[in-house]
Amino acid sequence: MTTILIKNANLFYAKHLNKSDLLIKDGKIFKIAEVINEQADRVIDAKNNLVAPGLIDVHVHFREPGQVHKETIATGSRAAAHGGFTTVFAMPNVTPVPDNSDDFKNQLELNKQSVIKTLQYAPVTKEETTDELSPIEDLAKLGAIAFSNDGHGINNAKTMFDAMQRIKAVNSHLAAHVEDQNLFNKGVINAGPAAVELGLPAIERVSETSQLARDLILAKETGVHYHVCHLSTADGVKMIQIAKNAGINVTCEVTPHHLLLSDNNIVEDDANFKMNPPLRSELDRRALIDGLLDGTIDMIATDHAPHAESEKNQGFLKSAFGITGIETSFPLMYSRFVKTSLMSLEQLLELMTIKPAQTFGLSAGEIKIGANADLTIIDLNKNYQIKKEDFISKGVNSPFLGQDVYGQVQKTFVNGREVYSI
Ligand SMILES: NC(=O)N[C@@H](CC(=O)O)C(=O)O
Ligand SMILES: [Zn+2]
Ligand SMILES: [Zn+2]
Repeated sequence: MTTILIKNANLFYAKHLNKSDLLIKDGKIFKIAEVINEQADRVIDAKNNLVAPGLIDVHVHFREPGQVHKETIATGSRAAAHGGFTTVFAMPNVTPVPDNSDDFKNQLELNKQSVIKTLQYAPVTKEETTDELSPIEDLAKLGAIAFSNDGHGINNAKTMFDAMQRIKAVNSHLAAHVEDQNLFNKGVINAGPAAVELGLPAIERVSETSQLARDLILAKETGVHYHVCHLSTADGVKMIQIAKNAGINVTCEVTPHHLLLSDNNIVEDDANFKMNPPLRSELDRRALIDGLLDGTIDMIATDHAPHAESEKNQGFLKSAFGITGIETSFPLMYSRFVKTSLMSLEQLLELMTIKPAQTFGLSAGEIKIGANADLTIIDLNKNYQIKKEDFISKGVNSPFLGQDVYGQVQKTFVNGREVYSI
């Protein structure tokens, strides 16, 4: 029996912060009390730092197999632990796309290299780009956490309608990268003043909103749990609010970058600001913040999309879409939302633990007796600068480089096993 005693925690427990000690036995939370004086194999003084449930990110790209020069399951998961995360959902836009039982089983085998809990999305359609549905029933049985063609919209309404019915029948979830390929029009930046100024092909908001409107109607008809990836538009927020009020089974996520940046921040041709969906207008950004605060938006997800530096230093036209994000999500959200009193720390933690767990039916996201000891210790007072050299991820391209933040992860545990320590 291994026991770990964590003393002097500012513990997020039962949705409240309390000064507590915490005893872990055999990888599970065994006891929570104001003072615990039992013998333990290891005693950790949390020094009044935050002890939170391990954070959950339902949207990451780990690039293995196929593009391991960008990231591997090992580097991505270690980066996640550095960010305070203990559970992530990996997108299936790898090579090969795990769109059949053999490749999916192989993906699950590879995911065992993860130092945290890496759960796997299965693609909705073959190759993520065709209109032939994946063997949804087989992939669900093998353990797909949900289905997504992330990176690609599903353009054909009939394909989406059929997919929703089959995903509903196996009681799974459909996470949609909402993008009408025709309206996307090979753009690289939001349609707005920055696009005009830099003379770049633009992505219209309607590429997101028109497909979202269609999908909400299809979700209503099929009853499937429809989850919207990386919501980026004000109209999107409004539609989701209406859909929720109408009883449609819809949830959605927003990224830290869409909450904190708009195309106003793009002052030069710097692909650290290039991702899909693109940074939208200030008006969109404000609507996303309102949607997050009023509960229309259910959770924070990073869309951690690492690329090699050589794939990101070629300007907006030629660089890849996507930015690194899993190591900066908590400190950015804490610094810009909690320290500025836009929301409470409890609210932020809920958005990064309890809400994603509930939405996807995970038994995780809470520190309670008998739960797996997935947790992270964070020094909220530690002030530092976001620097390339501090990333564990192979992806170091971030629009937040040089920014000053609070909140440094000290240690992360998965099933009571230390997976990150400063
Ligand atoms: N977000 C991005 O800009 N890129 C993602 C794909 C995606 O999330 O749509 C990627 O895989 O690189
Ligand atoms: Zn996407
Ligand atoms: Zn993505």
